[in-house]
Amino acid sequence: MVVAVATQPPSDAAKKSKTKAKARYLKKKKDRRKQRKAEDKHGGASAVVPHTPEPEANENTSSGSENEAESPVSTQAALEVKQPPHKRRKVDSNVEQDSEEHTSDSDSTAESVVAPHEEIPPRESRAKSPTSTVGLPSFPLPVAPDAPSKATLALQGLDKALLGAEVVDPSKTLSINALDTGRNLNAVDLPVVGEKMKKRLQELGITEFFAVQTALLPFLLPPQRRSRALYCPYDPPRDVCASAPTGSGKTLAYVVPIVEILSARIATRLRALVVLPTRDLVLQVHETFEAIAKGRGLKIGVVTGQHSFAHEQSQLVATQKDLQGGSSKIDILICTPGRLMDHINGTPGFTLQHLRFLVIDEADRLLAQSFQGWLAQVLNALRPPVRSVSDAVSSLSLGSSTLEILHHDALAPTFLPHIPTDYDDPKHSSCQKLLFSATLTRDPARIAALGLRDPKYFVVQGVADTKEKTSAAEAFGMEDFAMPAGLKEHYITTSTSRKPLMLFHLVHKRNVTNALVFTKSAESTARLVKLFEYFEEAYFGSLEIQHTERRRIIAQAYSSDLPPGERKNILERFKKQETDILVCSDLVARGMDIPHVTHVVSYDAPVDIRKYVHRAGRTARAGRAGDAWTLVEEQEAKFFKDMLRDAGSGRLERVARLRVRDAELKDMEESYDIALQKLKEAYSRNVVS
Ligand SMILES: Nc1ncnc2c1ncn2[C@@H]1O[C@H](COP(=O)(O)OP(=O)(O)OP(=O)(O)O)[C@@H](O)[C@H]1O
Repeated sequence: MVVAVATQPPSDAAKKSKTKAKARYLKKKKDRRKQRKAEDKHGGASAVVPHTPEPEANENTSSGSENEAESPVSTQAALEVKQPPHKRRKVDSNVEQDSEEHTSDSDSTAESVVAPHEEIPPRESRAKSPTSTVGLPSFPLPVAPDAPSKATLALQGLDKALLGAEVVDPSKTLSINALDTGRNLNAVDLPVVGEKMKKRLQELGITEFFAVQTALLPFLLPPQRRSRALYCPYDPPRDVCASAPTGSGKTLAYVVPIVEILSARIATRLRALVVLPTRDLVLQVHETFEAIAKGRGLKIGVVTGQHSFAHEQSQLVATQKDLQGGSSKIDILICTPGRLMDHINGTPGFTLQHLRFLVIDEADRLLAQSFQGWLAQVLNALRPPVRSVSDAVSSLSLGSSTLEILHHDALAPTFLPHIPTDYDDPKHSSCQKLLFSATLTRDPARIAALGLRDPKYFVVQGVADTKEKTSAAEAFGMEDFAMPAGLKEHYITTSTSRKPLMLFHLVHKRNVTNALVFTKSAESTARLVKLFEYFEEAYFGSLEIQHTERRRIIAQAYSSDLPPGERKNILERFKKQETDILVCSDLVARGMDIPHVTHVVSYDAPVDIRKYVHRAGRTARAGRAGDAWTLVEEQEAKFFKDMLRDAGSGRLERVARLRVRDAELKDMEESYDIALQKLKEAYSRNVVS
């Protein structure tokens, strides 16, 4: 654009003014020459040089070659007056500075000597065309703004409700009798948990509520009786998302309210559905429900695919007819998503229309995997089939099959045919969705897929857990996952070939027993257990060890490769502490609650931070202490450290590196070599599957 202005042919007026200026200039030049000649004639080199007026000197800047031919004095004069920045500033700013406008006359004269055909000078020294918009300020140079902080970026696009999350201090506990303190209760209001529930909790050894429970129970169990109703089509409850560390008591935070509210029911309908990612977790949560609901008359069922489909159907529904209102034999169903789909699609009389609670535990895991599009199907089953108004009216007047819909008394209010009235208040499903995880997703798209109703977020995270200058809510937005307070984290860097030896070192020299050892696959669990057995055999056969007090360690494999019955037995043995170590795949990385586990070893380093958090969280549960160890192969070390660093909260600094000296491994090396040799032979004979 600047170039275009400089090369524009001057207007007629400009041309005239240029010609006049040039004539003046040439005349003066001629005069000077004459004067010099006259001086030379009189031998007067020392004669006084007349003062060159500024505009003329300026003109000289554009005809340098002529100046060079002139006397040194005039060259000096030209140099003195060149001052392009100073002159340019005058021209550039003459719009802003009125007083300087008057100087533009001579300036424009100076500019006029720049012929259009001349070479374009550099931008700074370039003269402007008289027609150019000399008064316009120059464009500001682009300046890169400061990069937003990681916290600010993390909050971009997040659900508004998430930004307004209620942050709960993880160290907060309340006596089960103190939960109502601070509430303004009327005479008709209900306490958070009734006397029956308190009694039951005390029988189970629970005397105080953990942080997540102190926040969720008052929210899910409001004092007003109508807010605890089984159906609330005109005033449906808000949905809840809770993020709290592993082992912080999330299960009781939903089991207690569900049992409290459903205990008021008269007829059995399916009113609570709990979805979990694995069969083992379904059985564990079932045990908790049975324990808490004891004596309340609620019927609790599970479907996991462990039994035949027909058997499960007979447990679920009373009549296998396609009844509009369903025919449930249970009040609460705990299930895996796959089997739930089978029953939604294949069990007549099975319906979700009466649901008061839909719990999605380990929500980030369940939402990350489609499981036959289970979520869309469940959400669909909560809504009544779309029927036009005319259909509803005609169903009133017509007999036969359509009337059957109206006569069936088990329809949930939202599913009853809509009869238009003058005052039409839309009815909503009474189902309250409750989402739980230690690593709850912040992905807005995943959350949106749930169609949450005015969701309330609870985040159990201490400010101490978070990075400097970052609030707990921001940390939550940054997927800065909180860890249990009693957890100590360590890692060991090792070569691949010595990794099993490091594990044996931890077991025998650092008392890492009552441990869960995680490998990357079901197949590697079996191989590691076999190697462990061969090592124990060789090590305890050696002379040195026979005189010590050390005992042989028993390890067992636990993975999805095993049949369900065998898995159950292995878990029982471990829970009874008949085995010392359970070598497992990530099947039990989430949710499994085995109180006596004091150590977790990631034999194969976890590939993402969520996996790390859930594996480590199998220990240090319910306020206890525990140690998490990670064996990191040398080539994985950078990735592992980067993963921890990116996780925030100074996670990397909290994971201590343990250096094991060669001397500490010496007495095990021979047995290790023997074990490796035996394993090789066993594989070549196909002994290990
Ligand atoms: N108020 C309480 N008092 C004593 N023990 C409790 C209390 N609440 C929960 N527990 C115990 O704490 C342990 C961990 O609870 P839970 O399994 O619910 O944790 P979680 O938060 O679901 O963990 P994860 O994220 O790993 O699934 C369980 O053994 C449970 O019985």
